[in-house]
Amino acid sequence: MEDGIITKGSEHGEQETEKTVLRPFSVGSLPSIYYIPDFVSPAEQNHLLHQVNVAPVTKWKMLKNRRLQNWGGVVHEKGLLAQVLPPWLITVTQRIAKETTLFPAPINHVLVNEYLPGQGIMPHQDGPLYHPVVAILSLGSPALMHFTPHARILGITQEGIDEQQQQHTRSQGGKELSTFSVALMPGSLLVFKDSAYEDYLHGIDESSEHMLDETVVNAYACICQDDDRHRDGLREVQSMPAEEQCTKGILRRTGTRVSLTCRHVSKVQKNFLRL
Ligand SMILES: O=C(O)CCC(=O)C(=O)O
Ligand SMILES: [Fe+2]
Repeated sequence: MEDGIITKGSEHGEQETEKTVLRPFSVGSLPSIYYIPDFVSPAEQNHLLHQVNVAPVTKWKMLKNRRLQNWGGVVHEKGLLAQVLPPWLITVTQRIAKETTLFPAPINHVLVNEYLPGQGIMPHQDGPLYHPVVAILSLGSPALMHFTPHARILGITQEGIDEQQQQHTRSQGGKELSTFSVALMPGSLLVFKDSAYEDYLHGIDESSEHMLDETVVNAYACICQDDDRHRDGLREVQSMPAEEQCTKGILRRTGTRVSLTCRHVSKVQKNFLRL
């Protein structure tokens, strides 16, 4: 995506910009989910990975199935206890906000998630404090993100979820809700809002191989050595190690994936003592 093509204008103007600038990157059947391949170059990826890796060890929070760095401050129910982002995150988040036009104000919160092959993140919905737009920059190694309709939307109880999720498509009030997946290749930016944000859970399976089945809305983005249809669009991603390319419809995760989850929190709590 080219730099400098977007100007911020009225709300109407922004909607127009979303339509014209982001439309080519729209994936799947929901209106507001965009996949932008090669948003950052391999050199930029290396730069960002370097910045993540030189952060103090204490910056990492160890979780059961991944580790995490939190930048921008603590998200508290009364608002963000804000901390200024470091320069390397200001640069990349300003570019994301400018080129997507979807954020109402500067991105002020970034989570860095690191996944080893076989690690993932449970299906979840992002917290209520965030403005409901998220941009996820993927670095290093690919993964497949699943979107599943929220139980609330399906009108079912927790007990019913297992049975419900075995089927791909549900109809609720005339609205078709399907599970779908997005392949997140290194260097790509995934942006979603509206229904994808509010009506769906998103997550990454704890698996080192992901099936690229018919639910994947951007299978063209993956390098499939055995699939002629995919070859042309994929030449540019040759910087990926060969063993991470997909074969026979399977996306293999052999390296560490790092993602930057970029969001805006409107409610900022500047005076910590007042909490
Ligand atoms: O790592 C990712 O791609 C997703 C992270 C995520 O969903 C989150 O931090 O809320
Ligand atoms: Fe999330």
